[in-house]
Amino acid sequence: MTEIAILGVGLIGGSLALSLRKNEDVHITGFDVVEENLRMARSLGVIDSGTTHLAEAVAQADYIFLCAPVGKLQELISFLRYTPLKEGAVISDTGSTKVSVMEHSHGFAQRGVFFIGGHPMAGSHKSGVEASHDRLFENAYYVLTPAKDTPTAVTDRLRELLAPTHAKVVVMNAQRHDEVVGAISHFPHIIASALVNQVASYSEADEMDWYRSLAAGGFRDITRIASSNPGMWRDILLNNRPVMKKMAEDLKQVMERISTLVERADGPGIERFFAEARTFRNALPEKKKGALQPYFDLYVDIPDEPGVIARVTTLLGEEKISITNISILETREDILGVLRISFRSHEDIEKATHVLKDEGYSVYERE
Ligand SMILES: NC(=O)C1=CN([C@@H]2O[C@H](COP(=O)(O)OP(=O)(O)OC[C@H]3O[C@@H](n4cnc5c(N)ncnc54)[C@H](O)[C@@H]3O)[C@@H](O)[C@H]2O)C=CC1
Ligand SMILES: O=C(O)C(=O)Cc1ccc(O)cc1
Repeated sequence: MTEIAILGVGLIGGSLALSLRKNEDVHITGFDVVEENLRMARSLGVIDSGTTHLAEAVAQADYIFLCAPVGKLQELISFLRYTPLKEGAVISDTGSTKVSVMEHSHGFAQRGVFFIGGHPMAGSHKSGVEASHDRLFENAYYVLTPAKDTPTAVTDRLRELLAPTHAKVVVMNAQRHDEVVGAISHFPHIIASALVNQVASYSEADEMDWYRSLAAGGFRDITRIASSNPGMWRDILLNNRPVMKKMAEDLKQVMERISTLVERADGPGIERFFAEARTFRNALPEKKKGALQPYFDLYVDIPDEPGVIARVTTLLGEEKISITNISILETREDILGVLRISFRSHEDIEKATHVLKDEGYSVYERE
């Protein structure tokens, strides 16, 4: 039996647990600072057992995955440094930045414990275990940054364990990871939010609020990631400061260049600017289909009354709204539970929300 501890059972910890369960003979213990998250994870079948005692969660573990927010990883690593662990245990993390994690990864090898940084390069703007998915990492890159004293054979062992994620596991240096991922993932979040904030300030000053009404495809496409979790992105930026600072300075120069081209009405220069971008963008490798399609889930509080589930499904059926999946999450004391209903499209979610709210149900999309 392979014992796995997942520290931080949210979107990524939950999705990793669901993938790793596909290995033969694994037992997964979840640790989280929020007990409710562990209850939810158990009710969704994500973990086998859950505890809010960290030392207990890791004592027997062969693999320990740190899946907490980036800002909490150093604290967790420090705790593990002085906690009894199984000899031969492998510690890995899923944080979006790697240099600051690897700076704290020393001091394990002398105890026969190995540290390998990790970053599965797939996610969602949603968070929490409810949004976790066993195929989240399919076809995505999964970067490993082994500590200097971690033998290759141990990295290979972790690679094997990760096989059911169907991710493309690659080994990289932490500094290189932060530079590249800073450019293609972290900095774009700054750009998206900066643009939204700029438009929001124009919109506030506009009585008719045409900005909101006319917000079309282009604005929506480039700003999708501005809906991500602000706390998570704060942590990521704080842990990749040199790269973010350099990119912000470099972008200032690009903006200067564009501003000058526009001021001079330099048509060929402007066209060249767009053409250069198009050439690079069009040559990006095709994104392979994984499980990254958006989730169309709706949560409905269901009161403790007989026949309530049938009433909900009948209401939706009468409106010809198709359901692709339905499950009951029993998590709260004051109600029988929460119904999670999956649909094919966001349009169906909107229709269903309307119908169910009209009938007095408490309905929400968990962001
Ligand atoms: N969301 C995404 O798209 C991706 C996130 N990541 C990284 O994975 C990590 C987890 O992110 P998500 O799962 O999205 O976040 P999440 O918010 O869905 O889950 C984080 C979980 O960690 C728990 N937690 C908070 N403090 C903790 C602590 N001190 N010890 C143990 N658990 C603690 C929270 O209660 C929560 O259940 C982060 O480091 C993030 O940078 C990596 C790839 C993609
Ligand atoms: O939705 C998106 O495009 C993302 O940005 C997902 C994501 C978020 C954080 C990561 O560390 C890796 C991937």
